[in-house]
Amino acid sequence: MASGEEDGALEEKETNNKKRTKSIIATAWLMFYNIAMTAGWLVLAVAMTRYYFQKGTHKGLYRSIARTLKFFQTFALLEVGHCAIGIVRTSVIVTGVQVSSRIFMVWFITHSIRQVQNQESVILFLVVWTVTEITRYSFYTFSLLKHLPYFIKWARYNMFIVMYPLGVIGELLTIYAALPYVRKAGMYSLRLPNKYNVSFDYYYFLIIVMLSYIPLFPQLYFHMLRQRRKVLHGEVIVEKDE
Ligand SMILES: CCCCCCCCCCCCC[C@@H](O)CC(=O)SCCNC(=O)CCNC(=O)[C@H](O)C(C)(C)COP(=O)(O)OP(=O)(O)OC[C@H]1O[C@@H](n2cnc3c(N)ncnc32)[C@H](O)[C@@H]1OP(=O)(O)O
Repeated sequence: MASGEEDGALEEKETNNKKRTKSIIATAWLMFYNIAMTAGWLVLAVAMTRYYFQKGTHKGLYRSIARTLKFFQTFALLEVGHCAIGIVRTSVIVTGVQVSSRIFMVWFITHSIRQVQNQESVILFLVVWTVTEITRYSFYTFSLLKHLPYFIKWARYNMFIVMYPLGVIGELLTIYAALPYVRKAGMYSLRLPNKYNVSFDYYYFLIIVMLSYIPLFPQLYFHMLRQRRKVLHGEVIVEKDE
C-alpha cells in the first residue's frame, strides 16, 4: 500500500475514534441528565400529592414545592445547549421557545407575583408539566438504554394532544390573573422621565406575551404532531427549521 493511502486510513481511524469517544461522553451525560430530571419531576409529583392529601387544599402547595420546581425547570435550560452543540436531534428554536416560556412562567410570573401563587390555574399547569416531564424524561432514558416500553412511547406521543392545550390554558389564566397586580404595583416597569429616556411597561409586555402564544403555540403543537407521525406511524418527515 502507498504511504499516502496508509496515512489517509490512519487519519480516518483517528477521526472515527474521536467521534466514538464524543458520542460515549454525550450519551453518558444525557443518561445522567435524563435520570436526574425524571427523578426531580417524580419528587415534585410526590410532594404535590402528599401536600394535597395532608392539607386537603391546593392553597400553599406552590410555595411548598417552589424551590424544587425552580431548580429543575431552570436546569432544563441545558436542553437548548444540547440542541445547539448537536448531541440531540431537536431544533434549537422549538426547544428554545418551549424552555423560555416555562422559565418565564416560573421566575417572572409565579415566583415574582405572590398573589397568583394560590390560583387553581397554577395547579393546572404544575400537574400538566409534571405528568409530561416524567413521561418525556423516562422516554429519553429508556430510549438511550434501547429498552423502551411501548406504553411510555405511546404516552409520550399521545398525552401531549390533551396536555399541551391544558398547560397553555393554565399558563394563560395565570398570566391573566397576574395583570391587575402588575398594573397596581407598576412592577418591572420603567416610567418616563428617567436618565435612560426609555419606558417599559411590564403590564403591556405581559399582554404581548399572552398574544405571542397565538402564533407560537401551534408551531410547537404541530411539531409534536409531526414527531408523533414519525415515531408511532413511521412516516418520513423533512424538518425545515433545523
Ligand atoms: C421571554 C418571554 C417568553 C415568552 C414565550 C411565549 C411562548 C408562547 C408559546 C409557548 C407555549 C408553551 C406552553 C408549554 O409550556 C405548555 C406545556 O408544556 S404543557 C405540557 C405538555 N407539553 C408537552 O407535551 C411538551 C412537548 N414538547 C416537547 O416535548 C419538547 O419540549 C419539544 C422540544 C417541543 C419537542 O421535543 P423533540 O423535538 O425533542 O421531540 P422528541 O422528543 O421526539 O425528540 C427528538 C429527538 O431528540 C432526542 N432527544 C431529545 N432530547 C433528548 C434527551 N434529553 N436525551 C436523549 N435524547 C433526546 C430524542 O430521543 C429524539 O431522537 P431521535 O430522533 O433519534 O428519535
